[in-house]
Amino acid sequence: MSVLEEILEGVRADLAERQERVSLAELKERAGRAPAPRDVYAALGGDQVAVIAEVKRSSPSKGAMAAIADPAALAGDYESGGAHVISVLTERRRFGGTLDDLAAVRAVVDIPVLRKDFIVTSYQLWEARAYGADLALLIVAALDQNALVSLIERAESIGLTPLVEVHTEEELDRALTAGAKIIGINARNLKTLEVDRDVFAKLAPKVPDGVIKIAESGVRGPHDLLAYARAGADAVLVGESLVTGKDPRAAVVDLVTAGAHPASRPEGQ
Ligand SMILES: O=C(O)c1ccccc1NCC(=O)[C@H](O)[C@H](O)COP(=O)(O)O
Repeated sequence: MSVLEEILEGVRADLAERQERVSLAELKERAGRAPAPRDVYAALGGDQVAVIAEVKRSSPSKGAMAAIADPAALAGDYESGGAHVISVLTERRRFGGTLDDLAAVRAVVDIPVLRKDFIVTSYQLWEARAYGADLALLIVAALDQNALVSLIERAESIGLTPLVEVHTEEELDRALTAGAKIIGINARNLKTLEVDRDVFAKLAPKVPDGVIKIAESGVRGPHDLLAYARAGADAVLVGESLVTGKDPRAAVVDLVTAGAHPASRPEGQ
């Protein structure tokens, strides 16, 4: 079984337990009371390379990384450092996240918030909106094409912006065919956990103009952001290097400063 399949097995078990406790009707009712979704395209669509800063306690590749007793405080530091979007890992077993982390973060920041999880049913999209998310991650490798299309449509219909994640050219084709308008190209192979930063440069030229390109994983500091920027990234998604560093706010400032520099853009853009 691949790492992704193992994660999905746990996700489905936890999901079944939540579905026992909270009905879809209750979730929809809570989503109806949630604050209106924030403008993700405005946050990611500027001239700069946007920074998506992640709240990430642990991971299958690194194990425990940071205790993060107060995710809202960390997100506040990210925002004051200039982050454009906050990503909150809500998967429990391997990443130590919760939906309460998502709600706590959304309550204190004024920028869009991503629910980063392994979404396989529309119930999880309703959860995302009910707990305040503005975006939801959809991982192509975790979904068949019918599910991908219907989850993109459902996300959009309830006010969530889908961020569709790919790692291979075939997955990118599937994402574009399904109508994705924001593509995350993950350097991490979720089946093997290997990180290959060159994947972004290989796939980015195949993404049509007008589709936002996010480089995910493996950003150790400004030099990696600049490399992704030269390969055409509109944004980078950064977890480990922020949560394990001494000063997450200062680390975000450094990334945002690098991303604002015109020399960081590829020629002609
Ligand atoms: O981080 C992992 O080990 C991982 C393993 C399996 C599935 C997903 C995983 N991570 C999710 C992410 O994509 C990252 O949290 C995100 O891109 C930030 O990456 P990094 O800056 O390298 O922490």
